[in-house]
Amino acid sequence: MTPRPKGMRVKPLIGISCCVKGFGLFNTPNHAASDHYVKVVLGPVGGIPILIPAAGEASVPDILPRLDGLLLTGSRSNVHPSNYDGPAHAEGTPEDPQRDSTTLPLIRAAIGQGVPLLAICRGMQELNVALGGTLDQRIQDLPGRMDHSTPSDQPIPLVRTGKAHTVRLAVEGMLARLANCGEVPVNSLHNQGVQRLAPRLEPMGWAPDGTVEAVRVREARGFAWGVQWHPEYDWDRDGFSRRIFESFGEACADWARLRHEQVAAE
Ligand SMILES: N[C@@H](CCC(=O)NCCCC(=O)O)C(=O)O
Repeated sequence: MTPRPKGMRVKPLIGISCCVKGFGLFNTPNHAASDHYVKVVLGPVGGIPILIPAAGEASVPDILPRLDGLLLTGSRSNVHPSNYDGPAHAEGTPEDPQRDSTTLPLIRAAIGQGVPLLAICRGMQELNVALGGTLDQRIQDLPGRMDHSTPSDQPIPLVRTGKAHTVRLAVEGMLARLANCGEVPVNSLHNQGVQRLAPRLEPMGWAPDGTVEAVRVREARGFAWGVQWHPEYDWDRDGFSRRIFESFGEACADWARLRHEQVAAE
């Protein structure tokens, strides 16, 4: 492979985690990720999107070395409590064990190898569980806590882009630097949230009720952040959302360059 000239940006290949969802007349299981994630990779991340099927742990060693970044998506489904020794979910709570069996080992491997990752909503919950944390299953039922769930009285586009509460950002943290202030308004579409934070995670932001809203992996070899809200819904009009994806994209492009240089040297 010919080495690229120094300073040239290599377009990173970004893996997007899929859910397993039933489609069509026969509810056939399909591997799916929302178009918002594809668009955000093509847009502010500046990468090439590629969907990662929920094909289980055995697929991880084949897939990860080919990626320059990992985008862990949000989903209506929830991490199965057996992954964090939690109580069974309330009846009717959506689950996706095939996704869990892919994303949890994928996250651990990505962090181990230094592949940049950005984890959104369910993705951030997976990041916490993958590293040994636990989840609250219905924050809205806990005393003194807010309702973080999707408002049912508003049209969908509005709940996705509307701001539901503020997040206080860690002083002089990386998110505060991106926001250029200490507090940002965010959307909110989740029931679950961090209960016990994984030992390697450092909080970077909190909702007014103390819910951890943003994290980074301590001493990570590369970019490894999670946010509990959804910047993918408003990056085209919200500078802070866009800068989160641009920062992730820069880290992925650096990783891609490194990978290409290594291959060229072999
Ligand atoms: N199911 C989990 C995670 C929440 C999440 O990722 N929501 C994405 C919703 C996407 C949308 O409806 O637009 C929880 O409830 O905490």
